Amino acid sequence: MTPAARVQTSIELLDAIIEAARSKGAPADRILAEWFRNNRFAGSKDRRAIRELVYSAIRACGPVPDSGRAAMLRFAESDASLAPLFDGSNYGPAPIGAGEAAAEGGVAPAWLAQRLSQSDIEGAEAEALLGRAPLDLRVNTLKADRATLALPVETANTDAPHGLRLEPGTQVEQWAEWREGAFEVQDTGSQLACLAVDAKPGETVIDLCAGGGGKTLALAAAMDNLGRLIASDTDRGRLSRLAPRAERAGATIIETRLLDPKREFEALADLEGQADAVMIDAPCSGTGTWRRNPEARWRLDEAELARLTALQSELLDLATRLVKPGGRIIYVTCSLLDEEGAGQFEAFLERVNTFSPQGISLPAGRPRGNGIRLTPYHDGTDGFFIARADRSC
Ligand SMILES: C[S@@+](CC[C@H](N)C(=O)[O-])C[C@H]1O[C@@H](n2cnc3c(N)ncnc32)[C@H](O)[C@@H]1O
Repeated sequence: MTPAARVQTSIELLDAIIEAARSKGAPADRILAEWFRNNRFAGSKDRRAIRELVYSAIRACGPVPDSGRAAMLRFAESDASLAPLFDGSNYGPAPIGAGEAAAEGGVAPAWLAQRLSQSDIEGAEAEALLGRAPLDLRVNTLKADRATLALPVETANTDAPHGLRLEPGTQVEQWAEWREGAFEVQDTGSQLACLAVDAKPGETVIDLCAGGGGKTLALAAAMDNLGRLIASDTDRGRLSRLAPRAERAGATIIETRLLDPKREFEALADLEGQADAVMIDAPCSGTGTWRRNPEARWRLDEAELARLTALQSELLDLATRLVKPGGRIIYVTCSLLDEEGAGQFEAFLERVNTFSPQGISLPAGRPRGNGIRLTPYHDGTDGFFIARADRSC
């Protein structure tokens, strides 16, 4: 493909991504993957260039742009090599019209940028939300050891005790070590959230919102495959991805429970008052993961945020029924909005008098309310709020 054709293709893909964001359709990654699958003439260099153009244009626009072309024009304002490619050539974009408007820039739609700012995420902290994420691995201590694991490329240790950092885009899933389960791909922030659970061999631990089990696997390793580890979620598709991952990782203590939304307790009733620890990796707006999903900024609205905060509050209340006296709740959200993090946790502590906040000691992060906040700018991780409360009686 010519460079101009790549730009035009990216514009068309951006149109599809914008439409999907408006209608809560497929995420950008899936739209790109499908296009690449159906257009085999695009070689690996084309694919890489198109991906780069699309994501750069998404990052360049704060609010949802009117069109893919307007988004690309916004990106062109910061990359001088782009404007000459609007040359009207075959398969290329039409020339830029006099006074043609580019989309609006910024970190997020105005209402959301304001909420972030109220949570002290502004300036460099806000801009770093749209940076490029590194590729972090967690060495699986059920099968390997960070000090001795030899990988095909250079790695650096991260703040997490079993963490390694690689160049983004490294194709780790082609390595024998990955197939053998010696490591998992996992952001350092996620690894530190699991560390905060302090899961020990022999305990009963519930990973209430386990999804595909990224954190469950880390908990199984921390427990050295001893004890009970219950992974629950309302999403059958996500939860079903856990079994093959557990098999590869050699994690043998995981039981999965599919929950019914609004009737979550029913599938967990036998665990009432039994758990040493309940981790709530809560469904959230994901403002801390925009480095990976920058178009998520365009999908969120105030109604969805209100739905999420209500659900987080219900999940915290559900967890209180599962924890035994002396046990603990670890509340985790990959959002940096206080209403989902420090504020949500404070409201919980106010309405539940049998739990009290406990300090968490982590090798990164800063205190925020009754918990710890990790940010891309300060910690080089995805953004997280992590807090712990222990049941007194
Ligand atoms: C942040 S994600 C979890 C990611 C996962 N822990 C991991 O490390 O890969 C939040 C999860 O909450 C789940 N969820 C949403 N509503 C829920 C509910 N009512 N009860 C339990 N889980 C729920 C979602 O399906 C999603 O998988």
